[in-house]
Amino acid sequence: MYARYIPSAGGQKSTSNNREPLPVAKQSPAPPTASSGDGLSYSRYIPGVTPQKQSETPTVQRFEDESDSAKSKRKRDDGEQLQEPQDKKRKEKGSEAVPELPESAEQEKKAKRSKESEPNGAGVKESKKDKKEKKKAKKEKRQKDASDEADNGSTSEDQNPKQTSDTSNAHLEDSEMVDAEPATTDGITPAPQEQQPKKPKKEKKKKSQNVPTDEAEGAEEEEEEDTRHKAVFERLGKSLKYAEILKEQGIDEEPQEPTELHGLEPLPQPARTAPSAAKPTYEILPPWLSAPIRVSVDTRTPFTELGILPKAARVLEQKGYTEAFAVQTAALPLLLPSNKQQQPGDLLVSAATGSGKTLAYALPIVRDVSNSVVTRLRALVVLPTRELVKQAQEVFELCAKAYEGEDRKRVRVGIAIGNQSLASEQDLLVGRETRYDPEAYKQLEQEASSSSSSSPSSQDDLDALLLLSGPDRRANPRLGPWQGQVIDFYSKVDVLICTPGRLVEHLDQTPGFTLSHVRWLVVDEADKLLAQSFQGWLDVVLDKFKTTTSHHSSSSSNVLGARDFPDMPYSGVRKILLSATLTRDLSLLNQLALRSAKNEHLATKAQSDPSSDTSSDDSSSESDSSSDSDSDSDATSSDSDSDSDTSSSSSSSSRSTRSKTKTQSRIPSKHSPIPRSLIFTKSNESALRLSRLLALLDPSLATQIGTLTSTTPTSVRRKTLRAFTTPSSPLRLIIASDLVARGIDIPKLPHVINYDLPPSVAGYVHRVGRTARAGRQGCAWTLVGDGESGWFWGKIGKSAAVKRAQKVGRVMIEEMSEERIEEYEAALEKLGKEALESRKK
Ligand SMILES: Nc1ncnc2c1ncn2[C@@H]1O[C@H](COP(=O)(O)OP(=O)(O)OP(=O)(O)O)[C@@H](O)[C@H]1O
Repeated sequence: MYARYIPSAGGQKSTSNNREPLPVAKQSPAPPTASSGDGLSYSRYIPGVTPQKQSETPTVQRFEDESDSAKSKRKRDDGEQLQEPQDKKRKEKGSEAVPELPESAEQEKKAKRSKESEPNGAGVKESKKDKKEKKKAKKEKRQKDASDEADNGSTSEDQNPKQTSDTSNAHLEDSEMVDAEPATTDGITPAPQEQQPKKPKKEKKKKSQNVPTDEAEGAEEEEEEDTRHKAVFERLGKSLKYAEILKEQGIDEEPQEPTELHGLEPLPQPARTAPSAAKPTYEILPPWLSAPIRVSVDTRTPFTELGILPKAARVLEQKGYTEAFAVQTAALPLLLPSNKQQQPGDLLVSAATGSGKTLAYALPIVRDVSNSVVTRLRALVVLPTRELVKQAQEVFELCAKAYEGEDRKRVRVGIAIGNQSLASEQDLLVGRETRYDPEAYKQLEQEASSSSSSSPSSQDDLDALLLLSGPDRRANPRLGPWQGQVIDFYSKVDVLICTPGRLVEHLDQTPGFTLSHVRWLVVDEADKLLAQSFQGWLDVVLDKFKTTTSHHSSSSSNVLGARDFPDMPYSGVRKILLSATLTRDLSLLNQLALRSAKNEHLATKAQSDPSSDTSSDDSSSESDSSSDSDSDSDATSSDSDSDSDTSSSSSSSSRSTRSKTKTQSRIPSKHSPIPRSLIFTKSNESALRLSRLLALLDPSLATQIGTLTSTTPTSVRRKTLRAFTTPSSPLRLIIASDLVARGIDIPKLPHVINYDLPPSVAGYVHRVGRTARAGRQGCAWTLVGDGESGWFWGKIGKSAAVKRAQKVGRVMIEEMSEERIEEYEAALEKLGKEALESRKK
């Protein structure tokens, strides 16, 4: 900061000594007026400027400044040394250097501040009054000192360079306290530096550099100095006199600058707001997702109490559904129009495997659709596999039967799973009637030509247009083969249950297939259906929901209110999402644009259900590699289990883990009845190999083993599942891939065995959920290899994410006898040979 110091003419104090770091105690915190001796220069004093420590980055703090100024005044009263007039110039230029007070001065400053910091700045006003009185006495003293000094003909610098530096330091300090404007308000302020020629300054510099100098020169200079000082003090005297005159005349010599008091005023503060009573929330999920409706799994309610017609309840009872399960108790009132208070909205159901979710949505949908007179496609149910579609179809048929009769129509339920040709399926879903209507034909022709000419979206379209001789039947399939012949399409089903891939095919290729009247969309096993694209089915479907007119149906059929619910204050498509492992991934759920969604979450209490309730995002990590259109492909394990059948089988005897029961710790002997069990492997290939290995180990098992993979023909799958649930059937074991891990309902299945670990926690929940369904008991067994133990116990065995009735137990299977091991090795060898032979073929 000293580098900034530019001494004015006659500034003897600006020597090289200025660069010396000076003891702070020697600094003069006096305001500029003190050093100049000019009473008028008090008007330049800014209380809001703080003398601070000599720092490289000086700062200004208003409140400290005020006390500093008081301190400065005190020092002046003590008889402060005179400052050179040219310092005034420097002050006017303004310096950034603000030396800090010593610690003792700081303490005084604090004391002063507390004294002065009275309301309305009263303390300041008082100090200013004192200041004026003190000033007078000080002026007299200064005059005396100044004349003494002038008489001596030497500067204080010459006597004590250090002190001079101190003074100049004080100038720097003061310069921060000085207003930017020059002190010329009254036109009397002396400006000696302007009158001083520059030459003496240079000479002075030269002198300071070349000491000692010639004595004659020194005498000359002293003379000049004296003359200059005399001039200065003459002016000073005049100024003082003038000040006294002003005072006598009652003129305030120090005009008040209101801004100078600004530093004492309380700083403007933002308006205070009343403390909010609302508690902060850290929930990032929407309330409907974070605060679900929870229902105890033990809940049972008579169907009639939930708004189900007595006749319908009777039909259900005949089927064994005497009371509504918990999920049905919760969902039915939300979906039926019985609760008028309840604003209808979309519904997310997260409930345990085998808890009866299918009936929970089938009943209200069928009840709603049965109100209609004309058959239209009003409900769309999407499921990931053909088996699940068939299963849901049975439940819908039961409900259709329950709601048939009186003034209700028999609800027609159709399926689309791709187990037959597309044409056959089209015939089952969409009917057509032909009529002769030249006018309608003409209109359709115009519509077709305008739509086709406006958007030949691809080269194919273009080619097709060129080839077509007549009207564009692709643009509007309602144009009949003969002139004037119009085709009317109609839906043959009220409810369509389908796999997503097949649904997209129908939307693309089936004339007259429209979603224009759909008012229910069910996405069962939603986590799976949302996590994977399945030919982009969701986008296609949601796009159709947006349109009010159908491409393939007559405009007359698209009457306004096609999606209105007859007895509900709701218009649009109500969406129901269900899973035992429903995703909470908003990015997935948001795809569905849910409205006023409610989340029903079934709390699982202690019961005999080992499966359960993992509403976890892990569900999406289920690494199904399904790629075929109707998702009937297997999930392949993401687990890096590289054990061959040999190693995993041989080691399984000592590393099996079971949950639930403490029975069956021994491998059943050859002749004891095998308990019905569903065995999961990690892939199609594994399932086939294990089936064969067991048959080789014990040829009598061959008739008792069935295999279910995505390579199994659909008809065989169905036969196998049916046989498995038929008591008279010899089938005792099904060895399956993850094809049947989800949703498959095998009544009273006592055992599920994970021969290979499931691909994910969600995968585990769905697999073991094939047992202990509908409130029954069941056992889940998992064979865990050495390298798999950590994952299993961490993610599944001891994880709270999987809710179960009992803790998972650990069972050590007895070592196999030598004889058994030999048999096993022989079987493996044979299996290897068979595999080689089949590869050669
Ligand atoms: N109210 C009821 N009374 C008796 N049994 C019922 C009732 N509701 C459903 N069930 C039976 O419970 C079993 C499981 O039903 P469902 O298949 O709908 O379960 P889920 O919740 O869909 O299971 P998952 O998640 O595994 O698909 C079925 O056998 C079904 O017939």
